[in-house]
Amino acid sequence: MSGVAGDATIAAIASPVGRGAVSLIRVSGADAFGVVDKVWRGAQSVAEIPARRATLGRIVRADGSETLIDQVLLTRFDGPASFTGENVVEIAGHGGVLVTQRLLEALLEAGAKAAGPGEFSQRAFVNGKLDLTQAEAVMDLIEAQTDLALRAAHQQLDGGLGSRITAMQDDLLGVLAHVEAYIDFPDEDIDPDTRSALISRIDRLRDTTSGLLETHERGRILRHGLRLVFAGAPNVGKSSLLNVLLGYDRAIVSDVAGTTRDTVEEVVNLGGVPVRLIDTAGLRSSGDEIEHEGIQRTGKALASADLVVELLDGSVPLSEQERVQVPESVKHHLVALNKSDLGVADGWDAFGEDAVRISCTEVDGVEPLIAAIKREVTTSASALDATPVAINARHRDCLQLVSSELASARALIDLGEEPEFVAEHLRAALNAAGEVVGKLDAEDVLGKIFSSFCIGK
Ligand SMILES: Nc1nc2c(c(=O)[nH]1)N(C=O)[C@@H](CNc1ccc(C(=O)N[C@@H](CCC(=O)O)C(=O)O)cc1)CN2
Ligand SMILES: Nc1nc2c(ncn2[C@@H]2O[C@H](COP(=O)(O)OP(=O)(O)OP(=O)(O)O)[C@@H](O)[C@H]2O)c(=O)[nH]1
Ligand SMILES: [Mg+2]
Repeated sequence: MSGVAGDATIAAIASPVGRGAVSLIRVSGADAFGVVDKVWRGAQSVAEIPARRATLGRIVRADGSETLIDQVLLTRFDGPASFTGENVVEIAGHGGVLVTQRLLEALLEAGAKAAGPGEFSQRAFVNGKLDLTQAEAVMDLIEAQTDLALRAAHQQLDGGLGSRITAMQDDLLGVLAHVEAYIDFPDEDIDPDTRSALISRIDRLRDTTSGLLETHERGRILRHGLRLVFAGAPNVGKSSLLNVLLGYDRAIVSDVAGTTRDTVEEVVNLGGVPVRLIDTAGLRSSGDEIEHEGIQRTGKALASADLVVELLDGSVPLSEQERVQVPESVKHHLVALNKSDLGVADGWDAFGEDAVRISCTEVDGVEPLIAAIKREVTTSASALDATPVAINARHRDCLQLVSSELASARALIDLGEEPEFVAEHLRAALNAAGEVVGKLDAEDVLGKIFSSFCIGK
């Protein structure tokens, strides 16, 4: 995929195949109108139709046979005023799997090239219609599983992150220009006033950077879900609890201890926060090879958990139960005592209000447990209103580099080092900030990002 403006005209099915009443095919490229004209039969040619007006006509094969494929609505967008910035034609067909496939084939026969994954968005990016954070937001939007995640994606698509980075680049450029001015006059040292002014400008930039970095945790949770792990001894009811929270029988439940082997994951929406519920194999020492592997996986799930719900069987005395070793990295830990329908055995009073009593079979006490989970969850993912930004892992990597380069630049100014050395770090910081929005020439980086998109995007 080269993705350079003015390249071949590309075509792809933009709607899910076979599931809609209407399917959408997009064609983009300098010769999009000419290519589509070969298969379009209407009162006017594509170039004569008023731009952006859906027009009824027919699509036929391009092999000269005039074989009818579908009656369609066609819309023309004149570059640069289009999604990709190129000439674009959209064809809305009847939505069947075969019809849609034949429409695309006719366009390929007419000279279009099948678009690769993300190629439309990549062209929009190359033509300056979207910066990289906005292109990524398109994907976040498609994959969003809750309204809160959707809102974060829309904010990023609206340039919420891009505009902050651009402002940061402007500031950085100002500081760099200032420092570079000294390079041209080697006899002049940076005077103390200028030095302290530069330092405070750099410090402000570092504050902005760390403010953005702090939004990564929220971004990770909104994109991938907060990781909630159910852990406990075999048979305490972890899989039962998963099923109760999901509202359907996702995991196998049985009175055989050691039923769950592999971890089972499903995402639910808790107060707008996507929560990935992870059911695990019950913890005990086991000679069974497969169960042992399952328990290893439980360990891994615990290590990457945001919240652990430790499940215990409240109908069995506390002294007879193994507690879960919750790793220190886990920020939130709740205890739930299951099987309350069987009564409460000795020793559990010690937990008092710290443990929620539930019954999975009677579906009792589940609401208070959900409320307790929600309280933990919102502290992890809230504050989207205060800073409407939620950066992803790629942004975080770039910004960490910005941060460390700024720290180096500041340290060198403090030491009274030559401006050349200071400028070098500022330039590195500027490049790293540029990478966030896609001001980079490394084609491979772009290819990697856009190829994770779906075809037709
Ligand atoms: N039919 C259709 N629906 C769609 C899309 C599409 O490509 N086609 N989109 C694809 O993701 C999204 C909408 N995104 C779009 C963004 C910009 C332009 C566009 O034509 N921009 C021009 C003109 C702007 C204007 O009229 O205000 C431009 O930016 O110059 C079109 C779609 C969602 N719905
Ligand atoms: N009486 C009673 N039985 C329950 C309750 N919750 C689960 N059980 C029963 O306890 C047994 C074990 O339940 P599971 O959900 O499979 O337990 P688990 O913790 O997933 O067990 P492993 O996968 O083996 O680690 C099943 O027979 C369930 O029906 C409850 O609230 N009350
Ligand atoms: Mg289980």
